[in-house]
Parts: sequence; structure tokens; C-alpha cells
Amino acid sequence: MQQLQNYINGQLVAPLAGQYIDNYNPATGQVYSLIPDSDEQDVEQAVQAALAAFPAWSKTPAEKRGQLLMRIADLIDQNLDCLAEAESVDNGKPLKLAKSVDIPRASSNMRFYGTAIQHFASEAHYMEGTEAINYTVRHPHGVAGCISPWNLPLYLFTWKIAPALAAGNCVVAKPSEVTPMTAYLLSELCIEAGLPAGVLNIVHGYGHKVGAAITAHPKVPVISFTGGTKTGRAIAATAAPMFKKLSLELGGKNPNIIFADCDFNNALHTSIHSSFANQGQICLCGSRIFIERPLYEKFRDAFVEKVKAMTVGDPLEEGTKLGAVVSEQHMQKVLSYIELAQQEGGTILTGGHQVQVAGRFAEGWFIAPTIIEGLPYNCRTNTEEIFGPVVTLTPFDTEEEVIQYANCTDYGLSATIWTQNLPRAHRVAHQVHSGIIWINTWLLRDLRTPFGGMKSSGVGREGGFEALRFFTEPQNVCVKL
Ligand SMILES: NC(=O)C1=CN([C@@H]2O[C@H](COP(=O)(O)OP(=O)(O)OC[C@H]3O[C@@H](n4cnc5c(N)ncnc54)[C@H](O)[C@@H]3O)[C@@H](O)[C@H]2O)C=CC1
Ligand SMILES: O=C(O)/C=C/C=C(\O)C(=O)O
Repeated sequence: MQQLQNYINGQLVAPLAGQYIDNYNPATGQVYSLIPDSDEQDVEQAVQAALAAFPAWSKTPAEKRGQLLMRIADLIDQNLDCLAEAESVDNGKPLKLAKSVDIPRASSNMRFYGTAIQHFASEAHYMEGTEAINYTVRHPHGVAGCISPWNLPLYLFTWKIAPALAAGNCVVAKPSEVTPMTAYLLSELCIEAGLPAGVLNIVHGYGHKVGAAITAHPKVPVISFTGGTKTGRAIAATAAPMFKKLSLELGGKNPNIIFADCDFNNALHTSIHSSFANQGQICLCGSRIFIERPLYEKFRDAFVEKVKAMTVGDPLEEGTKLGAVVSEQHMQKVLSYIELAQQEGGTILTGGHQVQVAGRFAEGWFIAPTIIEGLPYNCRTNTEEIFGPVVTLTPFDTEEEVIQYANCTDYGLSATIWTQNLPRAHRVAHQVHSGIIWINTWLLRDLRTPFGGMKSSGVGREGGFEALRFFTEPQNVCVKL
């Protein structure tokens, strides 16, 4: 059985306590590898390695740091097939998705920040009359803690470490214990790329042990986290009193607003993707679909017909549209929400159950893509994050009504608006409480843009220069001329 290792001080090492955690293949429900059950001693070793590496790394010219990140990006590209299969097996997602989205985006993240850092400049302010000039220096913080989730493992792991490293920080990172494989494979690529020892350290293990130790460590002044809102709240409770810099990318309950004048086929096909991509396990998925009443029945019937035809099964099969959800625990959570929806008066139009897949997948964790109608817009099913292949349909009559519906959750991450009346699209967009709005598209990503949510969807923004500002400490120097 493969035993993964931590990546500390440039070496692949066993956890100090010699304990391991079972790592499951969600499609078979079977243990297929073991990951380190690390603890605070392993985190201490990683932090000490990062501290030792920081002086040299922070003084390395940005161009050289960028070149190393781009070398890693090249190695990701060269290992696309291996990384994609590893991601699919580890997470349960279709191989096709890992190959076309997850791994290419991981490479793009490394390459984007490998170049962005070379254009990241600071400001100067000349004081006329007073004859003084101010300039801003942006210092790296030191050791950055990066904690990432299981839904887009390498995609989100690199989305955090790339800006942190580019800005001159050293990193202690913890991937999810549920999907550790590609972060482990990345550590091998970092060694191959010649990343200096201690610059990046990856400590595998449980969130309540390793993640909590990173968050609480007094020599880790900055924490970047993506995951559930409940966990984000726990991290903030530890980090805030320590005055740590904090970036929290949390959950969502995103509205997908479809007006009757939309480009019907585009709205229909994109909504299938935005509802069920990655088994609905993307914080940006549009899980609440609001349809203007004149279009409701036509959209509903066409949507249900196409979703019924989606293949659920072997993630490695070319034709598979939905693979397995990431864990048995998560499957039970999603199924419990389907039960709740029925208790709240919802009607299941398709799906609503676990899918039994034949052969070696009989013990796998598969859920049929599920569409529910007839629920109150403000019930629990329509306001709490389910994070699975479950969407609700609700008709609306006016702009004001759908804006009220859209804004009635504690979340505010993203929203999608479908209409060919662009003044209306912008008018509605500006009133929806979401950090990211897509009009007549979904998940079209420009990495230069601020990425993140409002309300319980998080604190701060990732992306572009936002992330480089987050991973640096500004210092203003005023010089009398
Ligand atoms: N990207 C997103 O918005 C994601 C949202 N979720 C939502 O969160 C719910 C719970 O998901 P979980 O599997 O529990 O993910 P989680 O949000 O608890 O875990 C995310 C990462 O945080 C770590 N972590 C957990 N507890 C921690 C702690 N106390 N201190 C520091 N790090 C900690 C985990 O080990 C993992 O690496 C999901 O059902 C889903 O609704 C989950 C994953 C991603
Ligand atoms: O595209 C991005 O930068 C991020 C996408 C998805 C998440 O952050 C998520 O699912 O948590």
C-alpha cells in the first residue's frame, strides 16, 4: 500500500509519530493509500525549515522566484496525465474534468504568479511644496500557512501557494486529508524543479491537528484558507486574537437567475454544467435556479430531460458526467439534505438517491443528479450549503422579487444572470450580494480579477494583485528632499 510522505526542508519524510491515515478511492469506497497522520511536532519541523529558508528566499530576485514557479508549471504540464488520473482517483471526479480543468488550472496558477510578481510594483507619492517623497515597500510576511480543501485539490492548493511563494514568503501548507495525492506528487515535482529546501513544506494530516497547529503557530503570521464556513470560523477564532493576516474563501449558495429573454440553449446547457460539475462540489456552483415564470415550465422540462440522461459512474470512463462524491460522510450529508427538502415540501423531479454502480464500484459513493421544485425560497434547503449534485428550481415574476430571493442567504460568493437585456443584467448584478457575478456565462475565470465572497462566504480576496498584496506587508517610507 502506497505510503505518502510529508515534504519538509526539501525532503520527503515520514511523520515523526509514525502514524498514518487511510486514504479512500471514493468510486470504490476502498482504502488505496496511506497518508501521514502528522501532528504539531511535524508542523514545528516544517515551520523551522521555512524560517531557515526565508532570508535567502525573500532576497532572491523576483525574476528568479518567478522562473522557479514557471519551471514547476512546466513540470505539471509534462505530468498532466499522471496528475489528472491521480486527482480523479483521489477525489472521485471524472478524469475528463481533472484533465481539462483541475490540472491545467494548477499549472496556470503557478505560471500566472511566476509572471505577475515581475509586474507587481509599489507606489510613490510626491508631496509638492513640502518637498518630500513617499514610497511604499512591500515586504513578504515570512512563513505563510496555506490550508486547502478537497473539492479542487491541486487547483486550490496551487492557487494559494503560488502567490505566497512569488511574493517571497516561505510556506507551510496542508492539503485536505481527504484528497492528499496530487499535493504529494507536486512535492516530487518541486524537488525536481530545484525549489530550495524549506521554501515550500507540505504537512499531511487532519485539520483539527495539523491545520489547527499551523493556524495557532506564533511564527506563522498569515493564514490563507479555503473550505467550509464552519471551519473558517474556527480558524478566525484562533487567528484573529493573534492579529494574523487572514484570507478565508468559504462556502456559497449561489443563485442562477434566468430571465425569459435569455439565450435559452446557452442558459440550459451552461446551467447543467454550473449545477453538476464536479458533482456539485464547487463553491461557485449555481445551486438555486430562479426562472422567470413565463419560461419556467419550458426550462424545467428541458433541464430535467437532459439531467436524467447524465451518466453517473466510473470516473475514469470517457462518457461519465458525474463521478463519486468525495467521502461517505459527505454523501450522507448530501442525502440528508435531499431528505430535508422533501420534509420542507419539495418535489423531486429527478434523482434524489444514491446510485449503485456495478462491479468494483458497488461500494462507491455516487449520488444521482437531483432537481427539486416547489420549495419556499427561504427554507433551509434553499439557504444552507449542500455542496453536492442537488439544485432547486423556483419561479419568479419581478426583478425585485428575484433579487430578494437571491440575497436571502448568509452566503454571498457568486451569482449567474441570464438575459439579453444587458442594462437589466448590470442593474440586477449590482444589487445581488455576491463577490463574483457572471452574466450569460459561468466559471469564466480571469486570474487577474479579485476572487472571493461577501457575508459568510469569506474574508478578503484572492487573485491577481489582490493575492500579492495579501501576502505582503506594505511599509511607507517618507523622505524629506
Ligand atoms: N471550497 C469550498 O467552499 C469548500 C466548501 N466545503 C464545505 O464545507 C463543508 C465541510 O467540509 P470539510 O470536508 O469539513 O472541509 P473543511 O472545510 O473542514 O476542510 C478544508 C480544509 O481545512 C482543514 N481543516 C479542517 N478543520 C480545521 C481546523 N480546525 N483548523 C485548520 N484547518 C482545518 C481540512 O483538513 C482541509 O484541509 C462541506 O460539506 C462543504 O459544504 C468543503 C470544501 C470546500
Ligand atoms: O476559480 C477559482 O479561483 C476558484 C474556484 C473554486 C473554489 O474556490 C472552490 O470551489 O472553493
